[in-house]
Amino acid sequence: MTCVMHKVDVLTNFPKLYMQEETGDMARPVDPGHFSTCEARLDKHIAGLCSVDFQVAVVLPAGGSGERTGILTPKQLCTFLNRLLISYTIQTFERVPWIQSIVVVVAKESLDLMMDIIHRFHHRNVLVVHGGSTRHRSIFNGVGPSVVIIHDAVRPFVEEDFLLKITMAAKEQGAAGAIRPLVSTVIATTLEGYLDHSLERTKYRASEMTQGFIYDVIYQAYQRCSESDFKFGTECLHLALQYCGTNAKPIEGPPTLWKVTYKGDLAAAESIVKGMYLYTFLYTTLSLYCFVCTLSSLCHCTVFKCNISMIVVYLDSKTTYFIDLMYVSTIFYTT
Ligand SMILES: Nc1ccn([C@@H]2O[C@H](COP(=O)(O)OP(=O)(O)OP(=O)(O)O)[C@@H](O)[C@H]2O)c(=O)n1
Ligand SMILES: O=C(CO)[C@H](O)[C@H](O)COP(=O)(O)O
Repeated sequence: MTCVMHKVDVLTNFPKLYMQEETGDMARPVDPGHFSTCEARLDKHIAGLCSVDFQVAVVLPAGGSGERTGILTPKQLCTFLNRLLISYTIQTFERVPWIQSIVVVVAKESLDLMMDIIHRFHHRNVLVVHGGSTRHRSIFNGVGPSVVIIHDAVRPFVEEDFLLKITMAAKEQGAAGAIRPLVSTVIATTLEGYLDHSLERTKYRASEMTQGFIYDVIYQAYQRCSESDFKFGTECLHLALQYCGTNAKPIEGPPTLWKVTYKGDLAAAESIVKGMYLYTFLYTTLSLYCFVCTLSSLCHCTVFKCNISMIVVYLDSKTTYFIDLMYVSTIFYTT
């Protein structure tokens, strides 16, 4: 059974609510795969499973309205290749075997849609919680007792080895977060709107997501912080420092951590998804082509034709096989 719950449930009943209906192996819609190779993923899975011997939950704040995109649909609910952005992000975390649960925080009006997405894309171990008026309030609604990973729902391309680094550092240090070099210099202006001063760029870093926390740290930080923090704050690591004295460990992350913020980012995310799909499609086509070649040389009677979407195999004058490559590569992705 999929659970929809409210904040009080999260904080009191969190562990026992981690149950969800096991879904069958029905064909999923197109899934573009992921960045890492299969071999690399196996190693990472094993490394992760060996080192993470504690409960880990990820909170995906997805309760925003995406004003900066200038479009009506919240960005996390935009669709690429028949799948919503939030579903790509959930899928990324679903594939990490040492993460026990995924808490998706959504606006009240999107609760039904989110439940529908979970059923439609057969997501597992997902809890849906309603969000708050600000990002901090949404995150607070989602945290529960375990090591808590926080990751914006609109950053779909994070990799497992990086999540592992953040998780281990959070467990050891109390808090950890992704950083990236600044791409532009940060300046401050005077009240009149003129340059006041600029920061020395090499001394500063952009704080990104993923971030990780020991539950007590993030929970206490939110318990103690002010209304103003909830309303205007943008940095969880800052709350951990100010209210719990926890010095977070910053960890440099890859550029793929970037956040979908503006309309152009939606187009960029879409082209990355399509690129990954194309890569797997070509890989599948080539593998099948080699397979059919080998088969045809072994069984002398087989003749075949091949184009970009289909391989045609004539076994004899009466029997013809058509292999739809699009369909086969979709199956490859989803298993
Ligand atoms: N009340 C809110 C506001 C934001 N978020 C989530 O926090 C993440 C990062 O925030 P941001 O990029 O600022 O998203 P929006 O608030 O939706 O965008 P905008 O600021 O342009 O309105 C997003 O996944 C967003 O859905 C949330 O869960 N609850
Ligand atoms: O990278 C982050 C640092 O915690 C957050 O994702 C970022 O602050 C989100 O903020 P905003 O809602 O202003 O885009």
